[in-house]
Amino acid sequence: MSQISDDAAQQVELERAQVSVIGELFDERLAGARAQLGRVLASRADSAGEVYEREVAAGRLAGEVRRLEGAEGGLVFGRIDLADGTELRIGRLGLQRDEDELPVLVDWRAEAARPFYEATPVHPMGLRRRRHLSMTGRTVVGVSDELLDGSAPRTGDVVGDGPLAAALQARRTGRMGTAVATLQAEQDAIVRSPHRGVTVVQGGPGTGKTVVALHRAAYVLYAFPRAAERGVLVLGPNARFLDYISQVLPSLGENDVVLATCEELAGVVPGAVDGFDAARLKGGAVLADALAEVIRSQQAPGGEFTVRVGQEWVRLEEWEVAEARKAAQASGLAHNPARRLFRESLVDALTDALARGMAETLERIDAEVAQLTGVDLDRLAARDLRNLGIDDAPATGAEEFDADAVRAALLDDPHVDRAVEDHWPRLVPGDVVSALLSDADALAVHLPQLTADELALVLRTPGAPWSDADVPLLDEAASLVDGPPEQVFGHVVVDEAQELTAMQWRMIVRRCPGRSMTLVGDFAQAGPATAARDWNEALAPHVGRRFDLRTLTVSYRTTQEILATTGELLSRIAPGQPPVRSIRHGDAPRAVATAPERLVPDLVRELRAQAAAHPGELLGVVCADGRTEELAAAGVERYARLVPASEARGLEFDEAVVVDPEGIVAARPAGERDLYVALTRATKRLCTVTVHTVHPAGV
Ligand SMILES: Nc1ncnc2c1ncn2[C@@H]1O[C@H](COP(=O)(O)OP(=O)(O)OP(=O)(O)O)[C@@H](O)[C@H]1O
Repeated sequence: MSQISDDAAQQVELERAQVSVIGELFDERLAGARAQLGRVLASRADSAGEVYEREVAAGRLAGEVRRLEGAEGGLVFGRIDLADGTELRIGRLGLQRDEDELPVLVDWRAEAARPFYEATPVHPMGLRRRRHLSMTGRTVVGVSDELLDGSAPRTGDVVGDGPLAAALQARRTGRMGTAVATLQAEQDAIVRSPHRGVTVVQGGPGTGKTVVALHRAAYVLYAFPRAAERGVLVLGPNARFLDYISQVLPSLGENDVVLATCEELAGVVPGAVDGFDAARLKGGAVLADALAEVIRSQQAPGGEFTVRVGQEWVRLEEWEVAEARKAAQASGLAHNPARRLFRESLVDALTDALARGMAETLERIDAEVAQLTGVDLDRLAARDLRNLGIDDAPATGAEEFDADAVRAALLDDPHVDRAVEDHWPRLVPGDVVSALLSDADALAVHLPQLTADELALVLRTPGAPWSDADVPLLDEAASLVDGPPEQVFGHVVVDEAQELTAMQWRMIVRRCPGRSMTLVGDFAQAGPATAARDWNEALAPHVGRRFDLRTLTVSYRTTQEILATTGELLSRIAPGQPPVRSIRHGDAPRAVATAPERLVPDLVRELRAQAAAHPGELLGVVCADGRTEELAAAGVERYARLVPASEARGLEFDEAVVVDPEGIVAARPAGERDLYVALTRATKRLCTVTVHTVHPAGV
């Protein structure tokens, strides 16, 4: 016993010495990067070009400083010993003194680190031993080894509980932490997958989908430089969720990932929330077709084109306008940029018409002069020019017409622009959406698939604030009117991806031209706006079946006891979906019954008791959306995070108290799925508070 602890203490000392060497090198690098940044910022820049160059260099160095600072906590967390005696230490970034030497620290994303995550006794991948280091700040406080090659423990091996158990037992803080030291083999295989296209990760609650998605983002930045250059976007369902995951990537040294909701991506702040049915209808892809039709109906729908040029009116025939429309539409450009082509084609046609008109006028004048004077002006002019030695002189007035100058003048002519506006108006995305949603006739024409009741649901009061379900429509209209979004990404990670409507998928895919995406979610947890039933249905319009589907099977959050109580519910909301297995055990879920008028005091008493019994733990209260105000007013937030069921996806607490499960089910369509989400948020304990009206005896 004492031999083992002596061994452990000795190994801790040994690791401390090594880690302090790594720490010194890290400090050198960080100090070097800071000093270089300081020098660049203080350097002189005289010309605009030099200022620009200085800014670029400073931006790059500031990014490097942030990257190093981010990786400082928990810099080293593991070590692998190969069968040939080579030892490698694994950490949040790579450090090497000399190119010819082995790295002092191997970046967890490097290929050399793969066995740290994926080696098993069956496939040891050349390892004899895997070691996890427990750290307090920069000090090693414990080591724990796994022997992988079947050899017996030797002096110096400290075989014990793995770090996963410790990570899972740790109290929740309300912010997700990194799992870089404890990624499990099935998770790591997805994080490190060489597949650059679309990877879909499904799995029940707590199986680490978010963990995988975020570590995948960090891996993409490391391993796929071309995607990294264009940036990585992580999309989440709401601000509360983004806040929950916000620390993970910075703690992996990655600060340049954009975290956003769909609303933030579109740059629209909605001022209203649609009813569930309206939101579901507005999420349908038919809306995209309807918007495209509304815009097309504004593109030279017919009629001739007349414009005043100087003192004259010039007219183009209907077919000439139709040709210009065809050319503009065939360009594939969005409406406003295509308007330029339309105008240019019309200006070409106008220039031709003017040239023809001028030639006709000159011919008429010549003929009139010849008739009056008997002199043929053309022949006279030609003879004069021959006398001057110029033989191939222009013979007619039309050839003196300066088409380029006329064309340029017409392109600048406000009369022409005004006339073009009547045929191909400049559009504003919001007006296009209004033109469809605020006009009952337009809705009926462009959405013939919808019933009268459905049309009434999506009809919008003119001037009303935009709703959350309008956001993807505004984004769609913007892309049809002005062209693709300016900011696109090399890789897009979508968490809780089951929540997306067809219109939201369109806005996301639009921002990822390379179709390199990691999509994670669970259709058993889908909310009321989701119309797709599975990944094929959701993704077919964008990538067909070209996606790599992975399934996670082990829950690291929800205890076996809690999962057992949700089995029946799961079989109702997702028939055929196998329940996940949990590696955690905890207390059996408790149920508290109360009457409506007793709910608040009983809940507060329960929370107070739990807070006292488990100090420092994170309590979460999940309730139907309509109840949050009442519970907040009762002071529930003194003891717990208060979360409406619609925003609970992805979150986690040590203990979850689910208030009025029946109320949650009744509050929204697909309410049973909201309840399933609520019941699977706890890492340790679950308490349900049921509310029953007690009828007087005999009633
Ligand atoms: N390899 C791991 N090491 C340590 N903790 C882990 C690991 N994998 C998952 N966890 C923890 O398990 C919990 C659940 O993980 P996560 O939130 O990623 O699951 P999820 O599948 O996204 O859940 P949900 O379906 O509810 O959104 C988190 O606390 C996470 O930190």
